[in-house]
Amino acid sequence: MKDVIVKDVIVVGAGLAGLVAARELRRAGLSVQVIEAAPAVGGRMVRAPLNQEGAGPAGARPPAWIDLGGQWVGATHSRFRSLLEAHGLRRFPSPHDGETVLCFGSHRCTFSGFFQGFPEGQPPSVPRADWQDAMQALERFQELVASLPEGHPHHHPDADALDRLSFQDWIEAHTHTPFAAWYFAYFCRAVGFLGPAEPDQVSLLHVAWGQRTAPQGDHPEEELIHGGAGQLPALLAGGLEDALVLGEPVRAIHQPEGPAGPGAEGTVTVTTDNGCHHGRAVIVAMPPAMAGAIRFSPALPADRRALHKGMAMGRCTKVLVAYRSPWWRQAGLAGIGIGDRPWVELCADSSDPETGLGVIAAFVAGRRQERWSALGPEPRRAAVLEDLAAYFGPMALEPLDYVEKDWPREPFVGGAFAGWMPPGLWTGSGDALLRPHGRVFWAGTEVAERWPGFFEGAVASGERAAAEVVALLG
Ligand SMILES: Cc1cc2nc3c(=O)[nH]c(=O)nc-3n(C[C@H](O)[C@H](O)[C@H](O)COP(=O)(O)OP(=O)(O)OC[C@H]3O[C@@H](n4cnc5c(N)ncnc54)[C@H](O)[C@@H]3O)c2cc1C
Ligand SMILES: [Mg+2]
Repeated sequence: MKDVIVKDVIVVGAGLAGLVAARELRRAGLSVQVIEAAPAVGGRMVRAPLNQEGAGPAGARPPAWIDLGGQWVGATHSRFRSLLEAHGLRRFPSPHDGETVLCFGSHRCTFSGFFQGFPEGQPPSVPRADWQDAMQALERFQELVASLPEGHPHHHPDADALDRLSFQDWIEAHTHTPFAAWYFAYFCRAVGFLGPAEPDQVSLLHVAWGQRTAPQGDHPEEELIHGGAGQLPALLAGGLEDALVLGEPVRAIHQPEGPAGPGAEGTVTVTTDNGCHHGRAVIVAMPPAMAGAIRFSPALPADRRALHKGMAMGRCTKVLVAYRSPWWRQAGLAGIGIGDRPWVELCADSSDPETGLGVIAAFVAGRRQERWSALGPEPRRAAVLEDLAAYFGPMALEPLDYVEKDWPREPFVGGAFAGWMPPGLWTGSGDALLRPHGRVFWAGTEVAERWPGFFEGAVASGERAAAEVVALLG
């Protein structure tokens, strides 16, 4: 057992939110101990080098990195952009010159536009009635989105009614064609912070609020980062040294009973398999689903427990497929594929121009992911490459490297991209997202009021929790 050292604040979880919280606390002059379960910092931000064997003469190319977790930066993600700039990380525009491919049933077309809920540019050449059906429903959806607040939505006058329904209920009531129904289901499975979730599993209130507070219209996928977003956590952790413990899952958090107001006595004990850490306050910076594995005493209130049990993590595997070059551009394609393919409903060109390589990021999500992850490695690879070939052509079948990151199997993250609310959870437990439990405060992208599920939300949540602790400890 370790000696008893009392820090001002214990931060549990060294993902983006926890690392930002630690930085803010240290800036405020408080001592910090960060405890991370995994062997490395970063959580959902992690990069890996591509295998470039066969890409040309060894040493002729710079190392090329791919992000196994989050990668895109949004036009309005100002906190996250400042963080990148402060650490000297350079951005570049997400490549999208050329036509998007849409596959729907046996129909394949290319078009100079894009849609992820909200269409931009030219529409695809699907039957006019199908597109009109989707666009009419989209108008109703946009009205619903506009009626919601940007902050947490559960006190809105319509919250109860909207939270009782699933997104599938809404889709069935507002669309008439299979294309329009898929248009919204794809949106639910593919878009940012929504989980991804299957439409019959997620609350209508959650989906609509998601678009209110993390709007696709703000272009959250506008830019990428040279060398990968996954570089940032190690840079943020620089200087923590002894104040960072890796590979130690926190099992329990115990605090004295009674009020936690300024001047109140007592330390909080945070227990791992290797011993105890003591602090005057604690920030738990992880998805609610992961906080559910920690034992709290005194016990958490029922609404917070329900959040830990009920806020599911998205079922999504990210697959990175690398090629010697972005060959699809020669065919006038943007490297963006959307469609009701068996496995990959969305994939996008993620090539860093400084490497010369072509990289497609593909996502297998929802029930597709459950079926696909049960296959062996070879059938999984073949299935994804076949879908990429359907979008872009047979050259997709011969990659230089193929990498999967099965986030639902990660024991301390539990899924990708983020947590989502089934019907009833917002209105039953929404207040518990941000309400401190005595001296325990909550961070992590899931609790953010703006850009939840994104890097930006994680940064904001870390800053917020740190400010709450500074106010408590003065
Ligand atoms: C595949 C994928 C793609 C994404 N794409 C994008 C994107 O393009 N743009 C974007 O903005 N966002 C994207 N995101 C979301 C973004 O990565 C997250 O919002 C953000 O990284 C979350 O940071 P966090 O600190 O809130 O949580 P996490 O990164 O999950 O950090 C929580 C940390 O807590 C640790 N932990 C868990 N349990 C314990 C315990 N008991 N004790 C100690 N430590 C524990 C975990 O190991 C982890 O390190 C993506 C995410 C994924 C997975
Ligand atoms: Mg964190």
